[in-house]
Amino acid sequence: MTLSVLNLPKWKDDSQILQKYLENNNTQWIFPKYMIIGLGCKKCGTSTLRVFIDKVVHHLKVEKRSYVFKELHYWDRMCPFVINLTTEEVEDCSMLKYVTTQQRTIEEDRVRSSDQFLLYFEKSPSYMVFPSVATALTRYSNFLQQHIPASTFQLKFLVILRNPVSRLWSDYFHTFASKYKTQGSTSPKIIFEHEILEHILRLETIMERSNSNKMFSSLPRDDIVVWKMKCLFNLVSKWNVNAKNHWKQRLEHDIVNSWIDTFDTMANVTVDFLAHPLLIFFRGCYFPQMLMYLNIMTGNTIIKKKFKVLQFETFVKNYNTYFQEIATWIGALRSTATFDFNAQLSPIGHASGDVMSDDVKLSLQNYYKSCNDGLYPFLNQFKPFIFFKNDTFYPWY
Ligand SMILES: Nc1ncnc2c1ncn2[C@@H]1O[C@H](COP(=O)(O)OS(=O)(=O)O)[C@@H](OP(=O)(O)O)[C@H]1O
Repeated sequence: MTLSVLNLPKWKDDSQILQKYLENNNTQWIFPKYMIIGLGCKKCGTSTLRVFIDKVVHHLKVEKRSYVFKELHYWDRMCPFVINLTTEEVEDCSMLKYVTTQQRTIEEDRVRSSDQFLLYFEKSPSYMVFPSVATALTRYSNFLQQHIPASTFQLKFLVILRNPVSRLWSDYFHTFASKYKTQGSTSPKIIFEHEILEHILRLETIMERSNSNKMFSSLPRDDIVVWKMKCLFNLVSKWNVNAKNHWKQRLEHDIVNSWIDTFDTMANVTVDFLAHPLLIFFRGCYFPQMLMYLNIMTGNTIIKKKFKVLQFETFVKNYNTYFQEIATWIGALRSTATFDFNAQLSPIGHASGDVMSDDVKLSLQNYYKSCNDGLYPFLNQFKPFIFFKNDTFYPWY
């Protein structure tokens, strides 16, 4: 997919500055050999994944040359966030500043220092949803791959995806439980379920209302977002893995544009849109997000295995099977030693405790089917490159 036809967020082009830096790299080279960025998703086990990687580097005794960061939120929060992502430039962010921020964090820690680090790992679970982050990171990935030999530096991405129904429940619990508890005697579970069913009903009826004599522009802003979601769901339902290539590409382009447009509109709903229920729902629509990243990235990046996807449920069931492959992929030395990660990363149950009722679960499953139906065949197309071991992405329901 060519970038120019996509309605992508503007990004200030600093490739010349970066190129200059790369040409004068002898004096102050600040890039590690491998930089891994965990893109998300939120409430998909990203913290466990971080701990896992930390343990891998310790186990392989490369911890002095590796740094596993806490969430830096460089690309989603530290970069000045402009409201209209598609018309204004995000001016003050760059890959150089990102690496400098990482370096400063290490210096503040004052524990470790190394001439050239082997590995940096950072995850911030919202990177995945932001079109501006996707544009920036994929653009840098394409650029750096062209300009730095793989033996000097490699930028790679890691995504973990969880059943979107459990993800949503977890997000609701973490975002609202304490807030709702203070609001009255009704239990958060009942409020959550009520809100979830209301949202689904709103989505089902929104077309009717927008087709009536009420003007689209006079709809409340929240309704415009819901209407746009509905349009996105309709586009996704037309995607078919076996369709002719030119038709599929056109549709993928429309889906990505529709995601960006919906996200933009949502970002305008409220300043605190990251904690808005609409975004909590929308985050579980992984297919458009994966399309966005994988279609902007060059095919070469994918073939060179720089973008990996884990399925949460398979990963947490048996960490040990992933040890060797992940250790090699992140750039830690190959080792024949085995290690019992299961003993260290014990299974964790739902923090929410409350179990969702069956009717809410069913409604949510249908909801997420509408936006994720293409996910499994889409990801499985890249099976030899984007999964670890012999994984296949399997449907959650
Ligand atoms: N091993 C294992 N087994 C079962 N569940 C697990 C495991 N590791 C993480 N988790 C669950 O993942 C949820 C937290 O995800 P994140 O770490 O990505 O959260 S965050 O986005 O960083 O806030 C959170 O989900 P909920 O408990 O449902 O809220 C964790 O319990």
